Amino acid sequence: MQNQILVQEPQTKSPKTTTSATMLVPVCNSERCANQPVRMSESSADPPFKIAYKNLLEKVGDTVQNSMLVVEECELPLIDMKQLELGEAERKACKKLIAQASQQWGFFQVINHGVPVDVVEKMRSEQMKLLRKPFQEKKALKDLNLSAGSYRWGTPSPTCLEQLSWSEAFHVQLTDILDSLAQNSLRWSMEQFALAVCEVAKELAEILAEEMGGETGIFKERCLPKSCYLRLNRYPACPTYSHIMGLMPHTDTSFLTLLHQDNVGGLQLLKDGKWIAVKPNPHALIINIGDLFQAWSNNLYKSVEHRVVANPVKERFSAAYFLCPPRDTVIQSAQIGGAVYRSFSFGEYKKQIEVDVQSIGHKVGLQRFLLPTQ
Ligand SMILES: O=C(O)CCC(=O)C(=O)O
Ligand SMILES: [Fe+2]
Repeated sequence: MQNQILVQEPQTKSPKTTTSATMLVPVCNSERCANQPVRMSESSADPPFKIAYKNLLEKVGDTVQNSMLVVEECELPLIDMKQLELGEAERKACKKLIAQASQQWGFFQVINHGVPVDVVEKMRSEQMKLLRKPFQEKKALKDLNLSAGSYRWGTPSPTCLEQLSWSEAFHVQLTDILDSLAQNSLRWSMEQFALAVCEVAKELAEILAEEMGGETGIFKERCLPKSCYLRLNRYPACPTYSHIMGLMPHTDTSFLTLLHQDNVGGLQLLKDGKWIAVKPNPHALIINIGDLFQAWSNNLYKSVEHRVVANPVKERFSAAYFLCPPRDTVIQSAQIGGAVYRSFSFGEYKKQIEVDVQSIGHKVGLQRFLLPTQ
């Protein structure tokens, strides 16, 4: 098969751009006093969602979108990675299951993945400490030495309820922590988590490449932790409005995403046109196919839309690891049956998303790279 990741795109020096999702907070709030700057509690951890979304929330009231009404709960296909260490027959069967789930669901969960429990727990406790800091401190990235734009909250310009995101995150480029000499327990635990999860990610990506008959070895070689991202999500409880999105529907800009969530629940994915709620399993890692794998596999593996629904009483935490190549890596679709997408570099893909988010308010994604049909 002729699919490959080419790497000879010329280096163009572009200014370091960031897609900060930080919103301008309106300075007046009619519930208080018109034209007065809003004074948020200095110590509140929650971003000012109510203020930022005020107009939209007032306009739609507490209407419920149909898509939020009945959502069935399911268990994702479960893969026991121990099978990969047993005999040839077990290994083969396990690889088949991984490929099947990636084609039919775009999602699966793995147990016995080899990421030590204490590494997960330490990272989670540091994540909770970080994200429960006062909003103003998080916004100022105080003492964190992370790139501008790493702290994100909400949706920049939502036009409908479905586009609201009642959540905040540190979206960390791993070069930021792996290159840093400054060490503290937050960085140390993020690093340990990222390095352990990266191994699982690369192993799964290689299996998927092998199962589609593609070139193998490239993920191990090219998707090093430094080109990957770690996103620490916090979803504050949302008691005031029912049926609010914690994270708006999206697909991931990665080859693969590995997610560890707590046991609150709220993650949903689109399957056969219906939203399905994922039953949480804190011992498992959730894996989903990202846009780059969908393009590289020429639509064999599915980058599926997913979202998170806010919980009215409980806050929720999750950590997502995005397996990504360096920006100059060119993704060329497998040729079988004719390539569906034109070749593009990862940098070009990210840039297009930034442009779309700024100009039309949301990511368009792979559709922008479709080749004309004959
Ligand atoms: O928190 C979750 O369950 C999903 C997070 C997610 O989809 C993301 O960070 O891209
Ligand atoms: Fe996602």
